[in-house]
Amino acid sequence: MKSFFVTGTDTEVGKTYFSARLLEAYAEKGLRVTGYKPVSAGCEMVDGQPVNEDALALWQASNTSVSLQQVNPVALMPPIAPHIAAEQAGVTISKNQLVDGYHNLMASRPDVLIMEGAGGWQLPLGNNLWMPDIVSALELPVIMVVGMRLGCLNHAMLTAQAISHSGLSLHGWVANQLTPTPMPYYEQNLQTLKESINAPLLAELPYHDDALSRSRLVNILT
Ligand SMILES: Nc1ncnc2c1ncn2[C@@H]1O[C@H](COP(=O)(O)OP(=O)(O)OP(=O)(O)O)[C@@H](O)[C@H]1O
Ligand SMILES: C[C@H](N)[C@H](N)CCCCCC(=O)O
Ligand SMILES: [Mg+2]
Repeated sequence: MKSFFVTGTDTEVGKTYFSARLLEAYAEKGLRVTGYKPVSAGCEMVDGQPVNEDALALWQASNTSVSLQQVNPVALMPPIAPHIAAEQAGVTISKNQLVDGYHNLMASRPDVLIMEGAGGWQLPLGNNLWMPDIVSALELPVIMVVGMRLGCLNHAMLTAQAISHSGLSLHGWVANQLTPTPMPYYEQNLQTLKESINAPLLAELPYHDDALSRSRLVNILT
């Protein structure tokens, strides 16, 4: 049984894209997999239920018998910083609730559980609670998705440092291409990251090349 927390260098860098591809890859290998998006912001009402795109993608990539609500216990409507959305909705997010949400999913006996954060690493959840507090409570190893665009060097190094300062382990990182054409000097940027981040590069995710991504991803957690 393996669980990982997936963080990223920012919002919109491919955490969900990577997490869903990873779950699919392990499901194809015959493993029981589930995603967990403890807190989402940005939902549509479907049949009276708030539905978040990330949660839906992770739920669809899961193959254990879990509900969308179990995959995403805190679903906030506006696509804004979650602690602000929570305050607007009169919702208090607690550590116990999110830790319990994790154990709730573990009851479905997944071989692999992928928990996705929201935004970047240092995400406030309100009342002096932060997403890293949940990751620490669960003692999860972390995978960092680096969105390969200008500015990612600083973001990646700060994120890796913050993970390490939290006493958590950076299992590895993924270079994700966000555009059809790689960023200028992609290889040089990748090299700089390899030399600066004290954890292995697990995969290079091309832009929209799902089949290739899957075959490359299959062994990254072994
Ligand atoms: N390798 C890729 N190829 C094609 N499209 C991608 C790739 N990575 C990400 N995208 C697209 O970029 C957008 C942002 O990706 P994604 O939603 O995975 O980001 P995120 O880090 O999970 O953001 P959030 O902080 O909102 O959770 C999405 O539309 C996604 O489909
Ligand atoms: C709405 C968005 N897509 C994410 N779900 C939430 C991103 C929160 C970012 C908070 C911040 O660091 O400023
Ligand atoms: Mg996401």
